[in-house]
Parts: sequence; structure tokens; C-alpha cells
Amino acid sequence: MKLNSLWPASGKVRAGLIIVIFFVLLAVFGPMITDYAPRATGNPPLQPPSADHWLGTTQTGQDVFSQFVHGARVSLAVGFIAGVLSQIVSVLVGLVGGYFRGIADEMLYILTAVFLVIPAMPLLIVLTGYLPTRGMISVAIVITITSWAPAARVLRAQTLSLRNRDFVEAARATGESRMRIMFYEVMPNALPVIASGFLFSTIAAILAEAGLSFLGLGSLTTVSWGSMLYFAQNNQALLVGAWWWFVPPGLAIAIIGAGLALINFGIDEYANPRLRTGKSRRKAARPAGRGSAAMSSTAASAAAGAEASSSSSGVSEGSLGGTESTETTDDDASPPQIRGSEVPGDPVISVRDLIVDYPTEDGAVRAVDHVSITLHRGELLGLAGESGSGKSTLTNAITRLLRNPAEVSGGEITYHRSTRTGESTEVDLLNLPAEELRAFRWSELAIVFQSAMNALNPVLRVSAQFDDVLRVHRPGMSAAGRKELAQEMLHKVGIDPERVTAYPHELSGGMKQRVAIAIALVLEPDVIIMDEPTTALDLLVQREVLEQVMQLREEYGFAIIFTTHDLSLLLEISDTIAVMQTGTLVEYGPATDVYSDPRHPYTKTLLSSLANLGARI
Ligand SMILES: Nc1ncnc2c1ncn2[C@@H]1O[C@H](COP(=O)(O)OP(=O)(O)OP(=O)(O)O)[C@@H](O)[C@H]1O
Repeated sequence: MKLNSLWPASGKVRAGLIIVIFFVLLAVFGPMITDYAPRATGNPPLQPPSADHWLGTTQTGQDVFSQFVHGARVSLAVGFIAGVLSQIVSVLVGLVGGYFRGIADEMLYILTAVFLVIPAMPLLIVLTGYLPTRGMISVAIVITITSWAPAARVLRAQTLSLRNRDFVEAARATGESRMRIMFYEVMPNALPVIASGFLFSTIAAILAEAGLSFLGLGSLTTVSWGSMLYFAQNNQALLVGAWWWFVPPGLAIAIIGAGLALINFGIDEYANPRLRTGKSRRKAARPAGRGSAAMSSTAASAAAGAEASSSSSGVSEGSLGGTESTETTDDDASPPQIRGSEVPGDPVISVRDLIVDYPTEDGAVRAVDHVSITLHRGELLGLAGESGSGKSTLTNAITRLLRNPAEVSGGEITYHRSTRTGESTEVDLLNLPAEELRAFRWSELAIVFQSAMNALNPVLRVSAQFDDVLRVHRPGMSAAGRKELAQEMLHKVGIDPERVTAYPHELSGGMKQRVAIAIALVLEPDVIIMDEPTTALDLLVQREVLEQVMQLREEYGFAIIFTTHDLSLLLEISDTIAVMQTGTLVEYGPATDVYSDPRHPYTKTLLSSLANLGARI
């Protein structure tokens, strides 16, 4: 059963595997079944295939079958070693350059470009000429030097696109080290590229070894398919009609190349869990737990998510966008309407006079302009404002996840840490050293990103995504303990704990968002930043998820900064509302006051446009 599920569904891949396995078995066991040593002479020369000599003999009476099977060992080994070495170099160069950027990337990119423009075969010939020995390993190393660059370039491009994906951002936020992010988060997503690079490097290496030997540059004392072709050519096997001498190695090189190319078709199927068939698909289709009613096939849920996202953002952005064009000039002149906070409880985060700029060629863009807010323990602070008003920049400053070239030009952000004795110590978040920041994020402040579809790593099971957080913050916890905690958290957010082994694509949009919330909650933080956590969900699922968040807030008592364009939603769920416009806080106060007595013209326009739309306020 297990073997069955491993066996690929695609006929092409099966054919490729059969070919490669056949040659590997031949290389391993072939030399054991032949009676002749590959270089032993003394048999009748130039004999065609017979019962004694299955593939005939050479001009000096050597057994061609024996040479063929011994040659298979050398050719396959050179191909495999060069394939592995070349991928190691490509992965290091491509991943490191693409992930770290900067000077390291520039240097590595120049190096890659140089190796890309030098023709491989002439370089191979020149380098081989300088080899002190021409053994298998030396030839494999030379082939590696000439073949790593194309795969490194592709990997760099892939890494550049992956490094900005939400799940990598989420991994950074959870405090994972750079090495772990590179090799555990980014690299598995680049596996199809790496595996395919390995297969093609192996083919290229087998061909290169044959080419070098054929030109007399390989090790002529070692029997390989290439050296067989070299001696056949030198002894004019074609002219004397000794086809059995050159056809087997020539054909074998072509067939093994085709076999490896065929396997390449199946790489995506194995590297990308979405494309896997069989057991995991059936599991995905099994109804389970709360929220399963909303579960549909991957494609359908992705389409629904996209639709929901476009329609919801369409309405709210449209309404906000409309107000922006008519009211901006007047609003700019209106003073901010900041009311005293009536939220009970101690402050947990205070932002004072925060200024964040993005330096650009045309001068700095002030994305957050002298903003001051206070979040209290257990409070839900709704942050609203049109697109580009600075909401994400403000929350990213609080989480210290500002992206280049953002600069904090002024102000302070304080986290009020409650000690065991019930007292509070102040932590200057903007100056928190990297190590302390890693410990602070997730255990004291967690984040639920805008779209869980992107915030969850698509190639890791749900359990592994919990592990990412727990390994960093609870290093002493056993694997069984981590799994148990993950299951408990899934249960808390209304998901069947059995789904801990599911991949993200096997969950509906709502379930993925619940998983993201469960991961945010796993260390019981004081604060959770939710950046439009329900935008991509349809209204029904959005409501279910929000109700769950509210219940959990009751249970755990964490405070939330909830960012959205949807002011009507904020009015319903928030204790306090902050409205931003072009980087400034234009209205701030208890949600009921903001609703019943909006003072800033911009908020008034927003509320009246909501009323015109018949929103539920
Ligand atoms: N990398 C950048 N370089 C220059 N300006 C930037 C950069 N990132 C953001 N900005 C500017 O900063 C301002 C605030 O952007 P921000 O993303 O914080 O807004 P937002 O309210 O979160 O928008 P949205 O709701 O669409 O996510 C905008 O004017 C934006 O153009």
C-alpha cells in the first residue's frame, strides 16, 4: 500500500524511473555476473555478440559486456557526483545571493554571469588539461565548475520572489533564524528547481564525461562509456562493422539521458503537495470539524477567496476612495479629533509621536506622521483608513517589520511588559536588540497576516508550521508535546485536531485563517496584530472567524490591533477606533463616540457613505 502511494501516477515518470533503476542495477550487479575482467585480452578479437560474449569483443579481444557494465559504474558515478556537487554550489550561490541581497548578491551574481557566458565545453577541455589526475572525482569536480551557473541563476530568481512572500515574513516574525528561513522555509519551495537542476546536471555530466573521454581527455585507464567510444573510434570499429562495440555505450548514454529527463516530469508532483494524488487528496476531501462545510477543492476555494477579496475590497476601497477624492483638501485643513481613552485596564503598547518616512528619489514620503495611540490590555483597537494612509506602516513599526527603505524618523513605541509580581516594566521596542526582539515577537506580540493563504508555507504540514514557532520559543519541548499543543490549539479555533497533518491547500480559506490565528495564539501573547485578517473570506466565514477571535479574546485576554478598510466592521467589534488619513491620525476615540459623534470631516464622510451603502452600522 505504502509502495503503491509512492509509485508515480504519470506514465512518463514511471518509464523514466524504470530506465534509471535498470541502469543503476546494471552498474551495481553487472560486474558480478560477468566472467571477464573489463581490460583482460586473450579472447578472439572482434567477435559479434554470442553466448560467451553477450556484446561481442573488441579488436584486442576484450569482452564488451564487461566493459559496458564496468563503464556504467564510472559514467553514472561521475554523473551523480557532478550532479550533487553542482546543485550544492547552485543552492549556496542562488539562495544566499537571492535571500541576503546587497553586496553578497552582487558579487555572486557577477560570478554566475561570468560562468554563464564562458562556453562550457572549451572551459571543460582547458580545465581537464590542467588536472594532475584524471580520476572519477577530479573529472566530476571539473564538470561541476562548468555546470553550476544556470541552476544558480534560476534559484536566485526563485529566492528573490519567495523572500517577499507572506510565509517568509511570518517566519521572520516568529523569530526563526536566517539560516532556518533560507533552508527550511525558502528552499523546500524551490525544490522542484533544485531537483530538476540535479537531473539536468547529471545528464550534462554523463555527456561531458563521455565527450572528454571520446576526445582522449578523460582517464583512459578507467573503463567508462566514453572511453569505450574513444577506443572504438580509434580502432575504426565503424569501418570494420563492429557495431556491438560502439552502439551499446552510445545508446546507453542516450537512453539514460532520456530516462532522467522523463523523471523530471514527476518532480513537480512530488515537490508540490497540491499536485499529489491518492491518499492525501482523499484525506482532504473528508469532511472534518467546524468550518468543513466551507471547504471545497483547492481551485474552488482559491477562486472563491479571490472573488471574496476583490468584491469586499472593491466595496470598501471604492467607498473610501470616493470620499478621498472629494474631501481630501478640506480634511487636510481639519485638526485631528483625538478623544481621551475610556478603555479600562493598563496600557500594553504606547506609541508616541511616531514618524516613519520612506526616502525616495523625489524626497521622503511621510507614511506615518506624529501618530500617538495607546493600546490597553484586552482592548480591541480598530485601525481604519483608505489605502495608502499608513496603517501597515504603523503596525509594521510596532512589530519592527518595516521593510526597506522605511526609516523611523521620530517618536517612540513602548511595550509595557507585565512581570510575575504584577508590576509592569517598560520595553523600548524601537531599540530592542535583535535577540530580544526575536524572543519578544510571538511570545508577547503575535501577528495574523492579511491572507493566511500566503502566510502559511504551502509545502509544510500544519504541524510543521506550529513547530516553527515552538522550536524557536520552546526549544525544550518534545516533538510529541509540540504535536499535542498544536492539536489543542486547533481544537480551540474550531478545527478538528486530526487536521494537524494537513497541508494548507487541503484546508478552506476560513480554516487556514483559523490555523493562522491558532499559531498566533500558541504562546499566549499579550498583543495580536491582525492585518485585514478576514478580507479574503466571504462574509459568512468572516463572521464565524471573527466570533471565534472574540471568544478567544475573552478566554486569553489579549489585546488586538485590527486593521481593515471596513469601518462598519470595526464599529461592530472595536472598543476604540483610530482613523488614519495620509499618515496622520485624524480621529481617535471610543468606537461608540466615533460612531455617534464623528468630529473629523473625513470620518463623517466615511460614516455617511457607509449609511448610503446600507451598511450594518
Ligand atoms: N517602499 C516604499 N517606498 C516608498 N513609499 C512607500 C513604500 N511603502 C509604502 N509607501 C508609502 O507609504 C504610504 C503608506 O503606505 P501603507 O502601506 O502603510 O498604507 P496602508 O494604509 O497600509 O495601505 P493598504 O491599506 O493599501 O495596505 C503610502 O503613501 C505608500 O505609497
